[in-house]
Amino acid sequence: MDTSPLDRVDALLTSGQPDAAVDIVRQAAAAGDAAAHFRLATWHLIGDPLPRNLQAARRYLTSAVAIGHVDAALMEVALTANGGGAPADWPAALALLERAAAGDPLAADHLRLVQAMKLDPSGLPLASPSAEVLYEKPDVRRFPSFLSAAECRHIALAAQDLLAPALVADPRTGRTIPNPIRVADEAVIGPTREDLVIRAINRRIATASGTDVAQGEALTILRYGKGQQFKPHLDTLPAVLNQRGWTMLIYLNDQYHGGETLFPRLDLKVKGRPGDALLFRNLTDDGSPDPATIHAGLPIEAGVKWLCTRWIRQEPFDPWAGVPA
Ligand SMILES: O=C(O)CCC(=O)C(=O)O
Ligand SMILES: [Fe+2]
Repeated sequence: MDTSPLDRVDALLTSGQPDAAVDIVRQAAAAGDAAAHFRLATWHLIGDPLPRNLQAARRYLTSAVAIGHVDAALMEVALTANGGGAPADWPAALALLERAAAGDPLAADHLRLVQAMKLDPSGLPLASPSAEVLYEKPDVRRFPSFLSAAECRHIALAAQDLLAPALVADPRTGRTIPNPIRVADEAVIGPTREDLVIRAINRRIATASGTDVAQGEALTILRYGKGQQFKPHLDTLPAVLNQRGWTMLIYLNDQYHGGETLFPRLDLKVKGRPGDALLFRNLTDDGSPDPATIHAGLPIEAGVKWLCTRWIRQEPFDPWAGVPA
């Protein structure tokens, strides 16, 4: 059987021999193996078994792309747009996507979706999305048709291979257990997967909420099956310096019964149409968590509900340094 030297790498890593694994991949990279260049890039992004080094990761992505690695091309586009390892550069990212689209149908799909958006040359929306006020204080606004049907589909597809049951650390044992409040599958679109479509949508969310895109946590997709729900909660976090000031929810489909977003203290129940977004302020004027914003995603009675959430902090933060405490 034809085996590549890279096949041994995972075995070496799991058996605690990272140096040997790195040697093999470095040799393969020197011999011009695109997958080896991509592997070195991802190791420098993850910070294991090589140190976190975004600049080095970018160099390996560029060389992997030059020798024809398709996934490296999309990751290079993402980091070029969101500023991983170099200042964010939308025009450069778009040019890279155009080049990738010539040989990769997935990149061509991304390009078509971005071209259908009304953006200025720096990738910002030309117009601020329009909203209707659902509640004055706390501020709750609905943005009808915030996303197109194709954009909703794109987000669901981007989440597909990442969806897994929402988990939480058990405060008593420290062990990971199913999240007792958020009973759903979830997927987090981190900076390496923030393709240009999702980047542009994250910037649209920033424009709509009057925030900087760097204040937003990674876009999180939630998929609720029958009986699943997000029990009543506040989106603020206990004892953090950089609090979640705003939440943007975007409804991605309507193939379900039940599942409305309920704000019991406001007597407000929202059943979003696909593409509608809901923005609400989590803090009172003095900056403390607003108990009136307690809300729930009600249990699904039939079908499957898809939604995405962006929790927006008060201040920008570095996504590579982890979610701020
Ligand atoms: O599913 C919903 O309607 C609510 C989601 C939610 O509360 C959240 O993502 O923070
Ligand atoms: Fe919430």
